[in-house]
Amino acid sequence: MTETIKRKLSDSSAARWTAMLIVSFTMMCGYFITDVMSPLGDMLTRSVVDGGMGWTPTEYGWFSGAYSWLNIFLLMLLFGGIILDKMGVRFTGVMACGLMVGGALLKAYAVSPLFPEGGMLFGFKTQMWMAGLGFAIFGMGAEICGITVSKVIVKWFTGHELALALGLQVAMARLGTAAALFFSPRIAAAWGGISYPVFFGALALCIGLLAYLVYCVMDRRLDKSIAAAQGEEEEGFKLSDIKFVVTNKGFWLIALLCLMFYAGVFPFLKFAAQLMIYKYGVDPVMAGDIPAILPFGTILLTPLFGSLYDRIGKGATLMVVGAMMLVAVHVLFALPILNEWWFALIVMVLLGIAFSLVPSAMWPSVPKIIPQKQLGTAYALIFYVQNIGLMCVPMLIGWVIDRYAKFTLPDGNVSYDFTAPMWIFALFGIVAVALAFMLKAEDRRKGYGLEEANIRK
Ligand SMILES: C[C@H](N)C(=O)N[C@@H](CCCCN)C(=O)O
Repeated sequence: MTETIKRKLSDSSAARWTAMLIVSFTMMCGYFITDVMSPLGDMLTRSVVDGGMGWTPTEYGWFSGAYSWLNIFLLMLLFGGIILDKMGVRFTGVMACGLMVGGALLKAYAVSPLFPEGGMLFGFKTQMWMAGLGFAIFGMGAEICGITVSKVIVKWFTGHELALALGLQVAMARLGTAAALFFSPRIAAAWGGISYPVFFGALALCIGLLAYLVYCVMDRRLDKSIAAAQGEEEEGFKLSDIKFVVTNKGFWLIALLCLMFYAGVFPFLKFAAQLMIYKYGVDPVMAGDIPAILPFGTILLTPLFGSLYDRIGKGATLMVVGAMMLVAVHVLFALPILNEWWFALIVMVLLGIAFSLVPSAMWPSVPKIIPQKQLGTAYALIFYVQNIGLMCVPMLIGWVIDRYAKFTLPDGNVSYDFTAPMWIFALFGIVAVALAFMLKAEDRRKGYGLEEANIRK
């Protein structure tokens, strides 16, 4: 009797790359909104008479950290992970996109002339609270969408070019960040208001939502082909999955490395434009251009390192090298040397390499430590730990700037010295290096295979 070998839809390379492109496009629109305000920090914190919005650096820090408020305090990332493992990628992805669109619109409204200015609440402007609430709702959607998209890619690419696909997804996300850093100040200057780039991003996100709906059709087909090929459905989420994940030492090392490494990158991006203006003398309208180099560099390098990991392995080593480069970069930014724009550009390129090395190795390493069934929960828990840094670090840096970095020039203008904030960022990098070494040692002990290639020969 001849047995027919049924192929899954994910065995078709055209189908899996199409799926990857669609979900990555949705995520890219989300990343645009995440950093749409980063190059506008100076505009927000300038006094109203100077054409700014009069926020203090502390308020700007609180607003930047608001992305993680709901994820942390309402445990929304954990619930998101459970919903993902229980309800699947179609329901969770659409829900997450809806939250992102709603949050982005609220944030745009808060910084638009429609919002009544002048109110104060708990010592901060009501405008900051409202914009923060919008960003928090958006952040909840963005993080849930992030774990969903990761699960989608693992679902389609396991046994194929997993690290390359995850790397390309991150590369497309970086394109969203780069577009925000480059275009946001230009849109704001051309159209005469901070809210315009945010409204523009919200519109792009609506298109991202439509794209995800198209993906849902593909996902349904993939599930049918998996059921036909394997004859059984994947088991749903159980509470014991959380226990399984959190009792794994390798998981904690990755989660803490993620916390420390990303604490030195994403919160830094929120202040990078101001660093360019006040340390390197860059014109405010072009202040986002040098930080935009960072995501642009990663667009090429993340898939490149991902494909390297797929073919020759060395994942743990890539993370060690990336974390070491992060320390070097922040030390170079902190030192009182070469306050020239071209030097800032070179250091930013180095940061781009570091920011490609660690993510390209870190995310594909998670499925080597945690089985696919618990992957949604694992990614959610890692994102949860990471969000603690994404919330607290901008608040800390904003406060440090207000307290220790702000000074008045002889002409009466306010200026900032970024030395202290940059040393704080370097400290996060040092802890990340220690964690990366510990992960490498744990891999040797437990045999996770982090140094091995992903593609099965
Ligand atoms: C901010 C978000 N929680 C995050 O960590 N994003 C990562 C990409 C995660 C992709 C996982 N497959 C990033 O480097 O942007």
